Amino acid sequence: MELLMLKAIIVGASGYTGAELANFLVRHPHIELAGLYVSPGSLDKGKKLSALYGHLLGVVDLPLQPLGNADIKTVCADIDIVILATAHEVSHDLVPLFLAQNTAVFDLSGAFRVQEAGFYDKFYGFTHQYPALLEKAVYGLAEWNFEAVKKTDLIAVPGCYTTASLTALKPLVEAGLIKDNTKPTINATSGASGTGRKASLASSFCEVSLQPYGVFTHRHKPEIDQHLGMPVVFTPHLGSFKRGILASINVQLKAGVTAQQVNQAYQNAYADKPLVRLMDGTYPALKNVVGTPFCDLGWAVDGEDLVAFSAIDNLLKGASSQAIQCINLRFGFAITTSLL
Ligand SMILES: NC(=O)C1=CN([C@@H]2O[C@H](COP(=O)(O)OP(=O)(O)OC[C@H]3O[C@@H](n4cnc5c(N)ncnc54)[C@H](OP(=O)(O)O)[C@@H]3O)[C@@H](O)[C@H]2O)C=CC1
Ligand SMILES: CC(=O)N[C@@H](CCC(=O)OP(=O)(O)O)C(=O)O
Repeated sequence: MELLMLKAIIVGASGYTGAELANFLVRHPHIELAGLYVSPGSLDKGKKLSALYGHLLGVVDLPLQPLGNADIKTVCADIDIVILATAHEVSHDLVPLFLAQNTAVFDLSGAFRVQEAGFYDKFYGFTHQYPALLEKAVYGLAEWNFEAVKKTDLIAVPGCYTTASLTALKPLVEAGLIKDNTKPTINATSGASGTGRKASLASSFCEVSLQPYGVFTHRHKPEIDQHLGMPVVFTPHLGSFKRGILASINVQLKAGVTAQQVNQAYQNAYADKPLVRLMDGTYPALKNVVGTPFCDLGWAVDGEDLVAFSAIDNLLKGASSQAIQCINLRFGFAITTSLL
């Protein structure tokens, strides 16, 4: 039987999430990786991706091509899928151009994730110019929004902290187990790859330590609130390791809720979801998820107190492998295709 082959391109392919996407797509049995793009002025244009990422030598040797806005029609000539692994402002401008070429767009940035008046002005520093597209965009939290993902051409792939947090909290909200008028408290630590590939003082080897940042102001707090349907307290931390996010989350349960009900809520949500692993009497560790597309969840209950732990690879389940899950859903492939 002839396989259905779709053609995909990656914009922002030289970045950390872009390179991971390329590595997944070359293994995908139904998708041809048809092009890798960077900015018109990129210092890496013309180089092979494998010249930047040695582990991709002989795996992805395609060149990084400069993408100007004027090139988009030509670039999209026979392309089905565009993945944007670009900064928020860049994605904001590119999404409408690619959608106009009838491609399905999977955007890893935050540019189309949150529908709330004034949100982009306050948290991203720009005024959103495409409210109609923002309204049409589907939030690609793959284990939850799978039906909507199947029906749209604009998927806003969730943020990394948000994926870790929502995956742990949504089953509890869904089952109505969280005490009224309380806020789950999320403390999450990310590896330095969360800041992207570009050099910056804050993420340089001698500067990175273990420190909170964005206290009460991080843009993922309103993203979590909106997609959870209740407010949280969220404190991100930057850690001195390369990859992974561990979120430790405190929740107050309604009076009388039992540990068994909590276990059941997690089972109901994820028993048939192969990329969320429920830990049995033990707790997640970054070493078990880094380099994998899994989210590992563990939890413990003590009276009305619940502590939940969620671990992901920020570049994979927190970005590129979740984008591949969304592509698989959108085009009817098995959810783990090219991921496991
Ligand atoms: N890192 C992470 O853990 C996560 C990242 N994300 C989001 O994913 C997106 C990508 O992140 P990440 O991979 O870390 O970023 P990087 O900074 O590592 O990569 C950004 C890429 O975009 C390219 N680029 C910049 N400007 C343009 C342009 N105008 N046109 C085309 N390409 C351009 C860069 O190449 P060049 O500058 O050479 O052109 C580079 O390839 C961001 O929106 C980020 O917020 C989401 C979840 C997790
Ligand atoms: C460690 C670190 O700096 N992490 C980034 C989040 C990663 C990211 O870029 O994700 P989004 O696209 O979801 O914003 C930050 O705190 O802004």
